[in-house]
Amino acid sequence: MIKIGLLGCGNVGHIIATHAEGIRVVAVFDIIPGRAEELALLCHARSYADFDAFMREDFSIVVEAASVDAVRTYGEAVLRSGRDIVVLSGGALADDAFREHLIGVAREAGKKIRIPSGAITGLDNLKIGQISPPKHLLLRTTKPPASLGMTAEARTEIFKGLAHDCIKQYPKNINVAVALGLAAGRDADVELWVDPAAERNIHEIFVEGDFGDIYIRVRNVPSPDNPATSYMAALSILTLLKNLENPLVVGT
Ligand SMILES: NC(=O)C1=CN([C@@H]2O[C@H](COP(=O)(O)OP(=O)(O)OC[C@H]3O[C@@H](n4cnc5c(N)ncnc54)[C@H](O)[C@@H]3O)[C@@H](O)[C@H]2O)C=CC1
Ligand SMILES: O=C([O-])CC(=O)C(=O)O
Repeated sequence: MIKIGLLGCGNVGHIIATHAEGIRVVAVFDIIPGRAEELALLCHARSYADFDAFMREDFSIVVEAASVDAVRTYGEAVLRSGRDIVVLSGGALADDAFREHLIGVAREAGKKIRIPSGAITGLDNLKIGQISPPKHLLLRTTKPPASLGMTAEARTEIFKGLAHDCIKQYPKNINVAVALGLAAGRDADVELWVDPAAERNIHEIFVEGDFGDIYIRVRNVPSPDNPATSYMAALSILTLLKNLENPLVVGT
């Protein structure tokens, strides 16, 4: 059974630790010690408020469900310790210098940085963009005001530009745009909308290339404990972990 260390004991951390199938969460770490303690009790793991002590535990993979800052702070140490890392806050990799450095560390260590599909679908075959770059790649995200931690009277565009700029302003809301760009091999254009009439986190993906064109619309149910995060993001990590040792690999 794969043993994992969980970095981040919030909304997604709870779903992973309490729904894990075929994996064992042996240690949990959070910058807020009470959160780690509470989750450790729920999943019979050991809790840590100190990262170095957490890393001395016996697990082979770290699952990050914390923040862009957490990836920047701990990503390298995880890989150098000889563990793979699953990165949900993939927005951290929008910074070219940091991403190339982290990939270099992973290569040296012979370890992997795994970015789950998170709150969107379609990343598998968007990787064809690495061979045949898309002419057009746009993510239009619409969220209810509560998901963005703001109020709004009417549907309003609050950001239009490139993913690597959007993630700086909305690090808790648009990690998906960075994952999209990493898959397709070019920075995605982003439109971020707040809409008081929206009840779901909606991601619309528009792609055009030599292959033809794609339109995907994902209408995600917000997580009950954190409306910024779609429930699908937690399911995506659980699925990635369930398939880690499966000899049958489906999707590009
Ligand atoms: N790629 C994707 O599709 C998606 C990515 N996300 C990202 O996943 C992450 C987790 O989401 P949720 O569980 O809903 O967030 P949350 O806010 O409910 O939980 C995050 C937990 O991580 C802890 N944390 C934050 N920074 C930390 C640090 N530097 N060191 C240690 N602990 C730290 C917090 O104290 C909190 O307990 C967020 O960064 C979110 O933006 C969320 C949804 C989709
Ligand atoms: O959960 C979502 O809908 C997307 C999200 O927050 C992110 O990508 O950071």
